[in-house]
Amino acid sequence: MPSKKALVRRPSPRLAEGLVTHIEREGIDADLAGEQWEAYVQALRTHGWETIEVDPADDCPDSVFVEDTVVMYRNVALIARPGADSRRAETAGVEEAVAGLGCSVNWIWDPGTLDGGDVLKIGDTVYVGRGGRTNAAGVQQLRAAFEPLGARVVAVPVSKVLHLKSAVTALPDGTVIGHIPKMDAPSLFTRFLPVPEEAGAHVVLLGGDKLLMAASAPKTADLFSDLGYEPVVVDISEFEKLEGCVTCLSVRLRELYV
Ligand SMILES: NC(=O)NCCC[C@H](N)C(=O)O
Repeated sequence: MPSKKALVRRPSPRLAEGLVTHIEREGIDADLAGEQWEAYVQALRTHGWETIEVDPADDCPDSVFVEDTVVMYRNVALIARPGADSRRAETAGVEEAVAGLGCSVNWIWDPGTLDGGDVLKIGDTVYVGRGGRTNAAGVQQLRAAFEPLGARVVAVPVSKVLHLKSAVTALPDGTVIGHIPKMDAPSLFTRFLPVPEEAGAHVVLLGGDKLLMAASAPKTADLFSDLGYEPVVVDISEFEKLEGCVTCLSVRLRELYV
């Protein structure tokens, strides 16, 4: 049976100091962020996911965005090397967590940089965003790590948003969804559905027809309902102020046979 385990990481008390790159900084309500994080974790659990808390990294303001620190392919955990210096210390705790779960561990090395938010897997196709956080050496190292395991790695230019998955994710049938104004190269994706809101481009596949989505994308939620999906909506406003989205708050370990 494929596993339904997901890594999550509690927000740091320094969350408000998290990085912002493409948007204006806004104040963060730390209590509300804590409540939103708990509700997000609860939504995963309600839909059958066993959540595993990585040890908190209180000194790392962006550590709640755990997706950026590791990329899973089959049972291999590729430890990222974040493109932002202030995020480098986040990976140690994640490495410990995935090793403890029995994953094979591999690493992105200097001079490579890669953020997990730049990696979108659809079956054995692994799209990787080459943008502000992931460099060419990071893309090469991702290829070297995963192509021998059967992946086909497709590099995608990203300049308008923080990460590839800030602009595109995919539905359960593999249809890529994206908000065209935020995409550099929509034609790279063979089966593509445009969505009307930026946050509508972000879904976490909970299983079956269920899609975890942000409350900030109501028109897209309606579009997906109309296509026979079941949106599960969470409010993540405090994380969106730091350019976070529903994908970046967890790492699903779908192919870990344990
Ligand atoms: N995968 C993601 O979308 N991660 C969001 C990271 C936001 C964080 N403030 C950062 O700039 O790194």
